[in-house]
Amino acid sequence: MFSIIKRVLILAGKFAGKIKLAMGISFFEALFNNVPFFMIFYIVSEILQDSLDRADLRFAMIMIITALLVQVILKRIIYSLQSGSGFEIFARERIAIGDRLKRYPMGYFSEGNLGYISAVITSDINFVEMYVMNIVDRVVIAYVNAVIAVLFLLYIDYRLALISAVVYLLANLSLNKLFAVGKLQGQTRQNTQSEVVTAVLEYVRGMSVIKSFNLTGPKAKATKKAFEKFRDISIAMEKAFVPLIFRFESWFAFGIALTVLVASLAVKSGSMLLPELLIVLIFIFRIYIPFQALSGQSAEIRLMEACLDRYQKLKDIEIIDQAGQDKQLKNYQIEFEDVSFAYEEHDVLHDLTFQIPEHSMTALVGSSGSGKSTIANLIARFWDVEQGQVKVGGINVKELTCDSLLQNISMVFQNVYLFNDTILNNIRFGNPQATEAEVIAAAKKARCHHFIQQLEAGYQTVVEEGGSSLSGGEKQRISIARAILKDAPIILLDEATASVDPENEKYIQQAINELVKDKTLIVIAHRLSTIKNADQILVLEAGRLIQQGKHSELIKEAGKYQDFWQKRMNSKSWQISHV
Ligand SMILES: Nc1ncnc2c1ncn2[C@@H]1O[C@H](COP(=O)(O)OP(=O)(O)OP(=O)(O)O)[C@@H](O)[C@H]1O
Repeated sequence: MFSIIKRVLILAGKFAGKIKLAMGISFFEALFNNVPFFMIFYIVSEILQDSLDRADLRFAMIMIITALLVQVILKRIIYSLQSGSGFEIFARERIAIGDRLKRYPMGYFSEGNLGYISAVITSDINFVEMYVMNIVDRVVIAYVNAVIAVLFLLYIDYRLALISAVVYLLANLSLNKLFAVGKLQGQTRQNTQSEVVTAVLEYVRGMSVIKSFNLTGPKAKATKKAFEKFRDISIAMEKAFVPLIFRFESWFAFGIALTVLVASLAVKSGSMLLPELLIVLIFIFRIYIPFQALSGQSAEIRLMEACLDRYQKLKDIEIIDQAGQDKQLKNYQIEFEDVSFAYEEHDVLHDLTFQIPEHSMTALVGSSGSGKSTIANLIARFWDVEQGQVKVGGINVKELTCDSLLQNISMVFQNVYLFNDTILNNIRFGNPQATEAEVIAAAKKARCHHFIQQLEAGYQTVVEEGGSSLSGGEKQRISIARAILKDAPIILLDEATASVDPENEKYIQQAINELVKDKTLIVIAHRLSTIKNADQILVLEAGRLIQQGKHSELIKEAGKYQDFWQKRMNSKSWQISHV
């Protein structure tokens, strides 16, 4: 039970002091909350002793009103300390986890994890943020009231105090059991919720494929199945709790019955006064309420524990550049030394050794799946190699932080992702400090200024998430404008294979020419002109480097490159002859 408070305090960091202060004030608030009952006890005692006078009534009234006023003030202070801290803590946590995610290996972002990541950052954290302070408050109040109740009963009769202490002890054990079971069930429920998010994300993102292949039925079925599983687990979870909650509640019923019995016998035997019995009767029906209410909160507490566990699990993923340092690169030469690499069990690259001199253009050529994109991913350290070294500027990329490496690299890939923001901000993503004039200058170089101006709100036009409101060619030019603005010395470029209209292709080519001036350029090349102009060509086959050189040299060697070139020339003349 207290573990939740402990975890919140650890999570709170510098706000822990405020939360502890709020808990301390809650203690006094709970004390003042009991003042009216002590006053009733006082008045009834006075009546039965026939000594009640105006002064007693005035005293009781003043005490009750003062206690209420103090309670209101304390509640306000507690609320402002807690709610302020709660929102601050989770705003900070969201920013922190966003920063950490950037430094996780790309393999972590596999499809299966996307639903998990989304569910943790949205629903799990939201849930904790909404309820955590309220729950901390309830737990503190419940336990403070328990102590007050035992002390008060001790004042009246030690036997009643003993009964109440035993009831609290047994109820606490039941509650712990409830939480232990709840934590497990809560984890299953939240994991199933991640599966639901994954299914929904897949369904929505694949909508165009689903529609075009008329697959609405099977995919909708998978999503429905995920929803049904979530429903079943939620129901099963509630069912598992019914007997546990019943046991928890029974201790209080048992405690009340025993207290009434013992108190009545005590009055009969003369060891307790009648006013004391009366007050015990009034009191006994309310002392257990705050503690009993914890079973009502148990659903939230157990889910919260599960949410915090899942969040911790997300935070505990080892970041890729843990041992990296912020270093300034002195040059931009890239080297692969005996590099072998596998995605999990799947071997992809084998003993690759090559150099890419700075300010040169290297074309990666090879059939689909030969490992071209993987080479680009390793240069950007999206994954780490298990064998060999990837060096940039003479430094092993493992010695660099992702930030200090990636500030030197721009990537222009085929699958351009645009954020649901203005075009201006989408381009500015390349350099957040850039002025509007600099953004426009970059857009002009990337040959997108003209079409942006034609849009209704120009640079302020909001792009739909993913950029679906723009054509493929337009998105690609915007991504080139981003890269121009970033002005990184190393460019990783994946030339488009998808056919764009000749006009768009011309503009994209012009934009790329602006981007790559004086840069170290690694291009996954598809256009024959790019390949021909490259300073060096690396020919890959099944993850091995089988040829290396300039076009003029390779074209003379019998081998893969010559075949490839011949085939591409034939298909080009074939295309031209059929236009
Ligand atoms: N994230 C990944 N997880 C597991 N396997 C992967 C991953 N990315 C690529 N692969 C596999 O690694 C191999 C090399 O892929 P890569 O994308 O590097 O090839 P490529 O030469 O760029 O292909 P293409 O020209 O089709 O883009 C392929 O067999 C591919 O299936």
